[in-house]
Amino acid sequence: MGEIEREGVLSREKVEEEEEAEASVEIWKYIFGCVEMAVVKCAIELGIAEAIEKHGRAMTVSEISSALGCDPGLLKRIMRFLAHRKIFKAVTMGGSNGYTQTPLSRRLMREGQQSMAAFLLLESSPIMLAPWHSLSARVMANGRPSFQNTHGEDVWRYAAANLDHSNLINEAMACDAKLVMPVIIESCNEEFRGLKSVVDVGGGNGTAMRILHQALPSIRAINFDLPHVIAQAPHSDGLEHVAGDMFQSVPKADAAFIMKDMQWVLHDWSDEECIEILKKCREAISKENGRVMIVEAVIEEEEEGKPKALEDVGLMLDMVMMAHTNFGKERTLKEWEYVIKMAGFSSYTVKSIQAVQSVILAFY
Ligand SMILES: C[S@@+](CC[C@H](N)C(=O)[O-])C[C@H]1O[C@@H](n2cnc3c(N)ncnc32)[C@H](O)[C@@H]1O
Repeated sequence: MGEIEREGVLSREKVEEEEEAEASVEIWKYIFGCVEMAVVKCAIELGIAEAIEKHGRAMTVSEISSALGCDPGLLKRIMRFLAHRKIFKAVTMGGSNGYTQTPLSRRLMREGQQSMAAFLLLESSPIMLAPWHSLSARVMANGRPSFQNTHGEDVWRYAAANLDHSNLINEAMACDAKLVMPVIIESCNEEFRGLKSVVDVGGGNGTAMRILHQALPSIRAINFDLPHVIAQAPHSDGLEHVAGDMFQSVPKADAAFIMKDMQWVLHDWSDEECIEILKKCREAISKENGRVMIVEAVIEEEEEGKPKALEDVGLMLDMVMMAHTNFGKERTLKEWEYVIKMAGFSSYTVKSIQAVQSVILAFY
């Protein structure tokens, strides 16, 4: 063996050794993958973030445990774990340890503009966790959809018959709507200009349209969803709720703001179903300046200004769609182009925004 060849073998061996060492640590992340979700859920249910927020400054474990009625020994271990994950911040207070809020822990509060608590409670609910157990069976050729297989019907029919779960879905979706809508309104100023009416197709409890109407009151905002969702949707001045089925027809408007209005709606469905929904949206908008605004993830696409970590969220969402919907999926730009063209739209544009989703505008 020559000198160069020997050096090549040695460096390959070194790389392999490093990869082995890394794998022996990485594997634990997957073995105990559910621990983070479970402990964060525990923190939300206990109301730890609310207690610290109400206190207004750092709290010791014994202060938190007496405020919440917890066992101090167990709470101390929970707080140590959460601080290690940088969810709360550990600080020294005189002789003892205390904890303060962080931007992440504030997202665990049930109320507030940035709350993601309902989303986490939805995803960690026994109803949403159960289908994951049959993911491998789903992936087999002719495998049955996991959610339907587990609960006997698809997620929307299940929600119609279980209103507590339906409300949890609506609250979870509203968390994201509250974060994304202001970003969309700011980034898509031009796109909203001149619109008189916008319909949010599959708009849940109307959070997106309420925010749109508050920001742009000249736009008539219509929230459209299934009857059981509309029946529970809160009243808000200037917001119209309409009940129906998007596979039958969509209320007429200048734009089917499939933004948040289609936001995270199309990914629930197969290509054929998406084409059907988009055709109904196209029928609902005006021929002159009509557009459908689709707010969804575009996967496998490097988008300027979009943090890499959000791409990973898009891929996780794709797995969630596999577990929770019958034929839903996240789509690449090519896949989006296919459904948009097949639904008869003349052209489309894509705008990257600071969110998991991008804004796709499909023109009549
Ligand atoms: C993932 S949620 C998105 C909610 C909302 N767009 C948001 O992003 O906050 C999907 C919504 O589609 C609604 N939906 C499902 N099937 C529907 C149908 N056939 N017609 C109208 N809405 C439907 C569901 O009730 C649900 O509110």
